[in-house]
Amino acid sequence: MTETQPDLIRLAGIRKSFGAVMALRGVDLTIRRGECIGLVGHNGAGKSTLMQVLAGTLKPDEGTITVSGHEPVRGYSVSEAQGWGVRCVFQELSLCPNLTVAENARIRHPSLKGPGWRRRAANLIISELDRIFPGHGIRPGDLVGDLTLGRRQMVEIASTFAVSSGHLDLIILDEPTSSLDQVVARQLLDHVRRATAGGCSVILISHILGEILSTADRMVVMKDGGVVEAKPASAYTRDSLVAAMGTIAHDTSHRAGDAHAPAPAAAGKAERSGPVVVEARPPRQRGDRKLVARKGEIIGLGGLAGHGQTSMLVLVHDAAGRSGRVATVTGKVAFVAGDRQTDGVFPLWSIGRNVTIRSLGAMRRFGLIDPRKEREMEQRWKDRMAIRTPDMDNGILTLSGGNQQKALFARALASDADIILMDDPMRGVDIGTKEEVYRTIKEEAARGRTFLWYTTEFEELEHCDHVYVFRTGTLVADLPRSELSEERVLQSSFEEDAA
Ligand SMILES: Nc1ncnc2c1ncn2[C@@H]1O[C@H](COP(=O)(O)OP(=O)(O)OP(=O)(O)O)[C@@H](O)[C@H]1O
Repeated sequence: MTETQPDLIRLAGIRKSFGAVMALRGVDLTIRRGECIGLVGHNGAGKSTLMQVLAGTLKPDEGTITVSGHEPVRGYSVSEAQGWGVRCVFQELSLCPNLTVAENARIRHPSLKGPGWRRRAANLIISELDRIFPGHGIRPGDLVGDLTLGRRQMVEIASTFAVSSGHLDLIILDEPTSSLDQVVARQLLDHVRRATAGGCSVILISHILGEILSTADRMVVMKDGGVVEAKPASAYTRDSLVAAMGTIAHDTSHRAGDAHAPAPAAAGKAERSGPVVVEARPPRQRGDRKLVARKGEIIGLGGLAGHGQTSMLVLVHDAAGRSGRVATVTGKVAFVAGDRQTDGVFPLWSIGRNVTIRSLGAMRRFGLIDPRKEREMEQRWKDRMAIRTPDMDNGILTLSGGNQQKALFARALASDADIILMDDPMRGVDIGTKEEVYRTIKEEAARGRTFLWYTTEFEELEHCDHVYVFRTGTLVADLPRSELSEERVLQSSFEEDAA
């Protein structure tokens, strides 16, 4: 950081409302050159909205944006922002699935035109991928729609960091590690440090507080549409950061049972007992190892991202209620998608209907859906999951990313499913709500529901009774909770047959 240079960007008095919701209520934020800002706050605090203003994709109702000490910029737009060297990777990926990796790079970098653009686009994206994610295994001719969510995110990130013309002064990363496994996430965070050392500024948004504290120079804490604290990262511990974020209002009046009571979880249970409800063997598995889940168990699916965990969940989903050669599943299943854009939300429907859709059968009266029951269910799950909206009749896309994810969770838990399949579903959910959801999962397991939970966060595996580690589409380790450690999972992820 050079003291004599003016601040890179200064936002002052930024306000933005969406109808009755005041998303930003007069935000001031200064971004210095070469610093990494960690931006944190609960779901719906206003982080993404503020970043959209900074990226020029959203026009504030009030406030000024000043770049490099010049006069406040009039009509700050996407092209203005890009001209000032501001780029961002948003939560919702923007790549075209029906185009290749190189073709997508070309769209992001319009200066790559004329003869030979395909080769130059391929070189640009692959060399950037090599720089940030060594060993990534992505080829320029790969169709983006065929890539795992994690790899798509890697392409998006590399494409944003790549410079084909102009200059790069600020990168905004809105939950960039959410679908990356630990190893790849580490590569990205290391790259962020290299970029800031080279003078580029970075704003990093993450709900994974450990990674943000270890990477950022300065933390900016948002709550209810305003910045409530901004201090050097070294001034915080994880706990003091959680305290600074404050609590979100949870209306407990509709809650079934006391979610704050210690969960009667099966954690620490050594012996596995109870009827088997899922038995499944990955198609490529050699030997006789198979995934077994019993009634009331929370089963973790670990390992590096994209190593067959989602396929296993799909296999179990498709085998529901049947017994077959590869899987036997006893009971009804519900799926909580991690890729909410393609598998999760019904974008044209209200928040309420997105929650109740799987339970409409139970709300039928004389062949019609009883609106009173539907309202009741919507309200109960709005409160239980702390879905932040003034009205469940609003469209699902009016919710912040984390709140959309909570709605998907509510849909599965509200249903009559005996077995809940979770495809890395906590991505983008804030720490307060995560704790709430973990408690709900444990309560529901104690009532006899079974959970199959794929997660890329090791900390989440610690909530499981038993963990299966996946590698190249097969089960390579089978760990009871008492034998679970991060080292063990990582070791198994890299070795052919570790347990
Ligand atoms: N297009 C929109 N229409 C209506 N309300 C919106 C819209 N976009 C955002 N909001 C509301 O603005 C508030 C701030 O949302 P924002 O997405 O900025 O939160 P966030 O801090 O990024 O949350 P998350 O951690 O869940 O991503 C929320 O109450 C959200 O519901």
